[in-house]
Amino acid sequence: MSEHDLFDHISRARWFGGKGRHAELVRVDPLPWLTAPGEWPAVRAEIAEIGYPDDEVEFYQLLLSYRPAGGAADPAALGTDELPDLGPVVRSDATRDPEAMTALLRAVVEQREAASETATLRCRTVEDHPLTPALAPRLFGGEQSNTSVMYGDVAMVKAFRRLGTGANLDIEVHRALAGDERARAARLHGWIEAEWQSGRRRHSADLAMVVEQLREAADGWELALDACTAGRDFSTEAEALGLALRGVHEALGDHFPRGSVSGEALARTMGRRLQAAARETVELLPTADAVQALFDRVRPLTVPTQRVHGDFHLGQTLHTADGWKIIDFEGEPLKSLDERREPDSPWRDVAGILRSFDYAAGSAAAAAAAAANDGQVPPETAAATQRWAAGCTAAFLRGYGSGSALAAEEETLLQAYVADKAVYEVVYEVRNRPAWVGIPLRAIERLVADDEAPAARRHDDRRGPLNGIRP
Ligand SMILES: Nc1ncnc2c1ncn2[C@@H]1O[C@H](COP(=O)(O)OP(=O)(O)O)[C@@H](O)[C@H]1O
Ligand SMILES: O=P(O)(O)O[C@H]1O[C@H](CO)[C@@H](O[C@H]2O[C@H](CO)[C@@H](O)[C@H](O)[C@H]2O)[C@H](O)[C@H]1O
Repeated sequence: MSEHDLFDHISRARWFGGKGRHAELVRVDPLPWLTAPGEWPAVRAEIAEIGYPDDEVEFYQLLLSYRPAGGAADPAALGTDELPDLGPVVRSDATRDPEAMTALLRAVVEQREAASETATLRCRTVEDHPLTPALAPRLFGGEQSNTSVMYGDVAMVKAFRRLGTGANLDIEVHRALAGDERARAARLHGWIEAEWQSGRRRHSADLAMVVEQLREAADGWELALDACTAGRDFSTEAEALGLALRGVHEALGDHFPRGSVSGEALARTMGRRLQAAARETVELLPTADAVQALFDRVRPLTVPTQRVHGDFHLGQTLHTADGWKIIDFEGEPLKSLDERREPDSPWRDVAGILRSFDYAAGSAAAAAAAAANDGQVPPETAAATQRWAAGCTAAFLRGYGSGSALAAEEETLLQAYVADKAVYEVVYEVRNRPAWVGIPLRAIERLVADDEAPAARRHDDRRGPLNGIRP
């Protein structure tokens, strides 16, 4: 398989973060085998280093399986190769190769450790895990930033694609929250970590985690979208979700350092993100000054910070037999890994889910437009979906503990985070799903219009603000 073909495979993948930028494949470093010598398929991770013109580099994990060349045709095959230790082989995407994924789970269960001249690999489990190599693997097919494989109805392996150095955020959070009744997160069963030499530099990263497979898990986004499309009230679910996020925030606040950020610094950071986004997406230019005005309003505040989810939306929620569960604590895929680890305000997560209710409304309206003769959203549908999102917002905030109205500082901060999230979404959609970009763009227009309307908001200044914001 040529480097060109390999780069093509990487750059088309949903998990590739360099879309829209000029990128090149710098090198590929194979890690030690997860399988024993002589075992077929032979399975290992290989780390692709991707370089950008500004000297930035990113590392992506490829999980590959190899079989002797000349065997039966394999639908997951990516190409052929000649490897020093295996000879002529067919190379496949291991995540689409059940035998390879069984081998990976076996390596975890056996806590395999392996080393080559340039790399080491360690598989780890927690005590009392329920894993066995007999669990049948099944590739999880949804749109994802990483790649997940389900094992029976017991476990899920998530193979991280874009690797950061050091501990992976999702593993770090699942480990910290283990057994905390307030968070009720999925249990961590095991993980795979590696170190490797890339040129003259040494790197370390977590490659995969194995977590409890949540039973009867229904995707929060699909549930909400179905409800909105059918005109069904979702406020009971939204309120329960608010309560679930409150529990996760309380647990995260106690397990990770707390701090604070000045409103000045926050407004600057949001402003920089807006400028970068507007350089990439001209549609943001007409509203950029008004959005900046929303950010500027947080300048007088002091904002308490802590570890947060960082990319909280309905797709990060599962409704299970045991109520709402929150998953995927890796933060926004478009941010650098250092940025994602930074403490932030819990209001970022609240803003994320409010945007998500708006996305469900926008998506339901778009489906109605597609079905209409004139291709326009019927006015009554537009009004009904917006009312649905407003109902979800009020119920979520109630469940989160904000009462019936926000204090003025909360409202200011929340609006800034909502706008910041919508700006992020515009860039995300332009790069990944251009047909969706209208949803965040329309939301920005509405935010700006609401902000310019006099006395648009109602505040409750009788109580102290939640999450401790100080003017
Ligand atoms: N513990 C779990 N149990 C069952 N399904 C899960 C679990 N965690 C995630 N999923 C499913 O896998 C999907 C992707 O998981 P997620 O952690 O969001 O991955 P990614 O980082 O690739 O976005 C989720 O939308 C959900 O449907
Ligand atoms: O789940 P990821 O961490 O990969 O998050 C990224 O992709 C999301 C889309 O799958 C994107 O979410 C946006 O679209 C959702 C509907 O598909 C909507 O519910 C979210 O509110 C909206 O932000 C997310 O922003 C991105 O980081």
